[in-house]
Amino acid sequence: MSTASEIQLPAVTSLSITRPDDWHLHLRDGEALRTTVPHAAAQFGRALIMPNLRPPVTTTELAVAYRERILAALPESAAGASFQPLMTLYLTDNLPPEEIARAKAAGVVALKLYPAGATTNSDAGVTDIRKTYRTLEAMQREGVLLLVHGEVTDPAIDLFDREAAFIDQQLIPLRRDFPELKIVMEHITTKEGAQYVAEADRFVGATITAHHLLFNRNAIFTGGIRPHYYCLPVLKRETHRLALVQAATSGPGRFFLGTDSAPHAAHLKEHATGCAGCYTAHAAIEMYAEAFDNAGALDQLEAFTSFNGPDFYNLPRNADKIVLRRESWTPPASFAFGEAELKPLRSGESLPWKLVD
Ligand SMILES: NC(=O)N[C@@H](CC(=O)O)C(=O)O
Ligand SMILES: [Zn+2]
Ligand SMILES: [Zn+2]
Repeated sequence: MSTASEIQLPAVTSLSITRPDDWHLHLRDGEALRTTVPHAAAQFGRALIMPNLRPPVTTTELAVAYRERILAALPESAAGASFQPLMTLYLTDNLPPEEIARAKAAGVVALKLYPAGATTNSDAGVTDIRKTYRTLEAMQREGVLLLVHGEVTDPAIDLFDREAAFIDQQLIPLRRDFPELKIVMEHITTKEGAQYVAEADRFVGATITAHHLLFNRNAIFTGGIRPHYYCLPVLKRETHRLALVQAATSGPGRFFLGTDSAPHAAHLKEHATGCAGCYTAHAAIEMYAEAFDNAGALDQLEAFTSFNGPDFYNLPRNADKIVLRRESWTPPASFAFGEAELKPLRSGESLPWKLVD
């Protein structure tokens, strides 16, 4: 007689889930949109578009114009017709509080806090959070979310400790001053981040990327330095990856999908001072499925990819579905990126899950 644990269940070969959304996406601008927008629209119902352009998207007018350029780059497919970019503004030391009501009326759902110098195109970011307090007050009042790149910029703090230090030094005091401001800790990478969000109240959520669920920091150094695995916050050690997998697969709650797909021209990543950012939009949902499958948690995929995000943002869940099949395929070596080349994560590698058109 066999016990339940000895019975070999047949592996799931196909999955139908509510169409997911991407709550943290970099599309860039200009010619790049011809590649990045169709990739996102093929997978997601909505995507929250990051504002770190050069110059950054700091006004409602700039956000509305950017949304128009994104919509103009949509393919003429069914997915293209229904894809919805949700816009964000880039918080600066002097973004006026009066801008918040205007932004909300135009459909802007959140502001992004980049500590100045923390990451790609963050020079115009916030130098001292206290300088933004009147604007944060307006956001709390209007129900506009604050998204944070949660790393301190103090060069004396070890790169691998900057997320935990941000929680202690910035986030805890900020939450005390604005207890009803909804905050998303973007792209959490540590067990401290996961634990903080799990223990917080309903005003705090977090996005987790596919690459932080699949890889630890060894990936950056396997067989030589691998610039396409370099992003910020940087990949951490295995104990942290396991904590993120645990958080993502925990079912209904406040952890949700945010790819942080962040394209850069290949020659600027394969460089002495290579840019931070991994491009995953070409195979995002497939990589999340792989991570959940590896954890034996495919049954929790839909909550993370398609329910927790809209629930946190107070938006309706998508009405249509997507189908994923267990079928190996290989992403191309590169995509066009204006005049340059874009090398996606896992290019030339075999992936076990495929989105069915
Ligand atoms: N994640 C990254 O490594 N890079 C992002 C910026 C960001 O999200 O911090 C980018 O815009 O390239
Ligand atoms: Zn960031
Ligand atoms: Zn990002």
